[in-house]
Amino acid sequence: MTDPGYDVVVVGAGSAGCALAGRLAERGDRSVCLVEAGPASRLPDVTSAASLAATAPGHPLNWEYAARLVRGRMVSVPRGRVVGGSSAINGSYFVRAVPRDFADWAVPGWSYDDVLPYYRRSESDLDAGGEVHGRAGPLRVRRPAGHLLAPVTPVFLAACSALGYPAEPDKNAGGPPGAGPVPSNAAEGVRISTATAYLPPPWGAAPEVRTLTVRPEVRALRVLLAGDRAQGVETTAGTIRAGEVVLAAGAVGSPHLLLHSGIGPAPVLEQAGVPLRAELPVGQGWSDHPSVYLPFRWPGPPPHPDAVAGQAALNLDSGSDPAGDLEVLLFARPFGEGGDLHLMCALQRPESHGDLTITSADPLAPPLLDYRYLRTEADRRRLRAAVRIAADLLRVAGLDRAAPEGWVLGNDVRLDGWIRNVLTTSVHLCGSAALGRVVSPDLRVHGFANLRVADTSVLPAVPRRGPAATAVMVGERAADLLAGPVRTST
Ligand SMILES: Cc1cc2nc3c(=O)[nH]c(=O)nc-3n(C[C@H](O)[C@H](O)[C@H](O)COP(=O)(O)OP(=O)(O)OC[C@H]3O[C@@H](n4cnc5c(N)ncnc54)[C@H](O)[C@@H]3O)c2cc1C
Repeated sequence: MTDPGYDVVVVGAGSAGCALAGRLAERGDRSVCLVEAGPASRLPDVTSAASLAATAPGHPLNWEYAARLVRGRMVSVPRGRVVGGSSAINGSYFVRAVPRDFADWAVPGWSYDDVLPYYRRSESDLDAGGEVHGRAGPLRVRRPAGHLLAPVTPVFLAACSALGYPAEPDKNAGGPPGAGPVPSNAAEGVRISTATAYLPPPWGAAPEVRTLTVRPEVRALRVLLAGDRAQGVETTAGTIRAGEVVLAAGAVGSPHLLLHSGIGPAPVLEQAGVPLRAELPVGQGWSDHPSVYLPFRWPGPPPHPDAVAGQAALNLDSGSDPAGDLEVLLFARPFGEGGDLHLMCALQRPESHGDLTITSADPLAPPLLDYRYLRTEADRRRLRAAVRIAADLLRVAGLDRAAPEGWVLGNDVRLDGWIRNVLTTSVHLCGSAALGRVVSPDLRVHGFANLRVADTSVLPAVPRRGPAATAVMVGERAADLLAGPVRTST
């Protein structure tokens, strides 16, 4: 295919990339090419809000990265590899970062008040109104109710209340943490990915636009650079030239592309054999939520087949973070037929940081992810606290915990050992090409006039809540940063 050249090429049709490309293209004044390594898919694994099938290792719609969580514990980490990205395969938990996250990051132009209009612009909240919610955005947001409320959910929320945790009926209101239903980007059992919400047919359900070209199954290999300017991207389907390049390949894909373009730490690039273009801490110092699943038996009826799994959450302060540094998330559906239900216990504001590196100059070789989880006693202490609180909730609810046994739960050393053996990640990696460290507040990579990153890589740290809603906000905000603000009617 001859490359016609575009005003903007966006790499990665994920949570942020679809929002950015869709919003830019709807203005009609510039040509936009959206490049995605994965295919378009309407499999039930993608469209059914209840399905987490595409998160399984080996599923063709996810990238499977080998990752080390702690010394001796390797896991496979999924990420969406499909038009819609991780928003097309994830748990549909759609909760905003809290005001304190933005205050901690202290990036000019990225305060909670600055970004609130973009959260609002992204959504149509079908339950909640008022100043903080959007009513006319492309992503429909709902909380479990009626037949989509799993029978176990009120039991969980009653246990939270019995233990004295405050209710948090609207987790997107920016208030203090507590127990409440989880807003999700799912309506009547259908997962609303960002492809569905922001892209026109045949990719999604947004209005037709002429200025957008979507190229699925085209993988970017590196950014084409000349001095301090990006000229386009090299891909598996040839060179795509553009006046502006935006990487929205996610918090693994974008730093991977930057490293293969020669932008990163000098020792990493030298060791991989990639010529250095600019020394920046790409892939360094990111964070993610370490988590473990506490299994329990549910003797009651199963949820409706359309109900989302992640129905309700308790967000709470471990003792040093009033904005809530722990989360206990109810999974109201077993991972396999007839299996246990789970409480996911997660540390939402970890001190430990990870590294993403490359060891070869081959851009098709996967990066290495070293999470370095639970390096500090404060992190270990808080994750133990989350597990014990979850166990208490089960006790109060009269539900049988399947693991760990009491003699493990009651002893710090044994509980640390149990946690280490079952440790997993929430797959919320953020901060691998962070605002301040790698990109400026307008998302430009330091030293490059027309190369930007717009996805969860840029968040300075993983927010205290899951990042899916924040990824979409970044895409919305990036569109205004590239093209200037538009008047909205949310
Ligand atoms: C299994 C799973 C479950 C999750 N559940 C939740 C949840 O319920 N709630 C929540 O808040 N968060 C959840 N998350 C995290 C959240 O979904 C992600 O953090 C967020 O969607 C990331 O958005 P993004 O735009 O940064 O990247 P993505 O949405 O991952 O998009 C990146 C896109 O770039 C493409 N890409 C990558 N490299 C290239 C390349 N070289 N060339 C072309 N295309 C490329 C990818 O295929 C992908 O489509 C989950 C994540 C996963 C993987």
